[in-house]
Amino acid sequence: MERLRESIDNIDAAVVHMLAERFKCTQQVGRLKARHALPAADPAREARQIERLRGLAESARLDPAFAEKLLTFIIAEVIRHHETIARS
Ligand SMILES: O=C(O)C(=O)C[C@]1(C(=O)O)C=C[C@@H](O)C=C1
Repeated sequence: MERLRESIDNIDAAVVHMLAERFKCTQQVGRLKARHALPAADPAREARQIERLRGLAESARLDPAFAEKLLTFIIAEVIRHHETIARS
């Protein structure tokens, strides 16, 4: 079990680093959106992302509903960041 837990810890670290990189990109998007007075949320883009991620999840044998919930949760936080940038 110790070996498995080591792998789990490595995977969790990778997830954190990947999320940090994603948020660096979205912070730049947030600044661009604020500069051009664009809305924080883009529901059409989100629908495409969800569709794509659900497909990837299915191929990877991951519950697509879980993948959608996770992406929606992350995007909600990004939108909150965008709104903060727009107000600043
Ligand atoms: O692509 C954008 O327009 C973003 O602001 C990034 C992002 C995302 O986190 O993927 C966040 C908010 C939008 O509603 C759609 C996508």
